[in-house]
Amino acid sequence: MSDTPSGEPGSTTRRPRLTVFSGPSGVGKSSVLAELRRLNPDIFFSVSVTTRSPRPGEVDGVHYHFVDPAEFQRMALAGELLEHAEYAGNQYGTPRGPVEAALAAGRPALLEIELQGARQVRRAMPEAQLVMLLPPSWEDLVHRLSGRGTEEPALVARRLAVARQELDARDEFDATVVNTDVRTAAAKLLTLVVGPGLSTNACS
Ligand SMILES: Nc1nc2c(ncn2[C@@H]2O[C@H](COP(=O)(O)OP(=O)(O)O)[C@@H](O)[C@H]2O)c(=O)[nH]1
Ligand SMILES: Nc1ncnc2c1ncn2[C@@H]1O[C@H](COP(=O)(O)OP(=O)(O)O)[C@@H](O)[C@H]1O
Repeated sequence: MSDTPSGEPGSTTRRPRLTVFSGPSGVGKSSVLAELRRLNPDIFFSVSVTTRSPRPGEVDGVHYHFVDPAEFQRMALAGELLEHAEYAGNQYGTPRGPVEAALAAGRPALLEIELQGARQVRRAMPEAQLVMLLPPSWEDLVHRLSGRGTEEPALVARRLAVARQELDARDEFDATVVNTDVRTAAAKLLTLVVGPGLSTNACS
């Protein structure tokens, strides 16, 4: 049996790869993805819908599609979301159509989503690869999240509580990348997104 990333025995054509990129709030996902975008503009980056309020500098349709809870619920019920989850009091979801169109057009696609969503994608699309971004240490994570200054202290605490659960689930992921340095982490992620098939925890 040939070793095919698509998981289809005997298949010779490589299907474009869907990568789920997760990690605790403040670990540096946005920073690493900005660098990845610079390294490879061909990758399709999904833009999620969320009921969270925009942060200063966030642009509707670029960082997120910002919607109200009624519109979010409509999209979920209509089957327009590939996955969706609640995180720290807000709803987040991946619009299905653009991801399917990118994969059909042969582009590797990347979803930056949290753990519950990652699990939903794994169930719906077992061929997807799951990558988790890790902090060098717990102290680094606390420092980065607090230092970003985008959340009130109570919300930082809430995100750190969720972060513990997310880090505890790292073994569910196909690979982990430690974000000590943004450029190094982005280069490792690039090989996972566009490179050959991987084995378990290849980039720890
Ligand atoms: N399930 C799911 N999670 C998402 C989606 N979009 C973003 N997230 C996750 O929601 C969490 C909160 O995102 P955000 O409010 O932007 O905060 P940040 O990650 O701290 O910058 C992060 O873990 C994101 O990865 C989505 O479409 N679906
Ligand atoms: N490798 C790194 N070293 C030091 N600080 C970092 C690193 N990566 C990201 N940061 C900083 O940590 C904070 C959180 O990063 P961000 O990309 O917003 O995380 P996330 O998207 O995972 O919530 C930001 O202030 C960012 O500048």
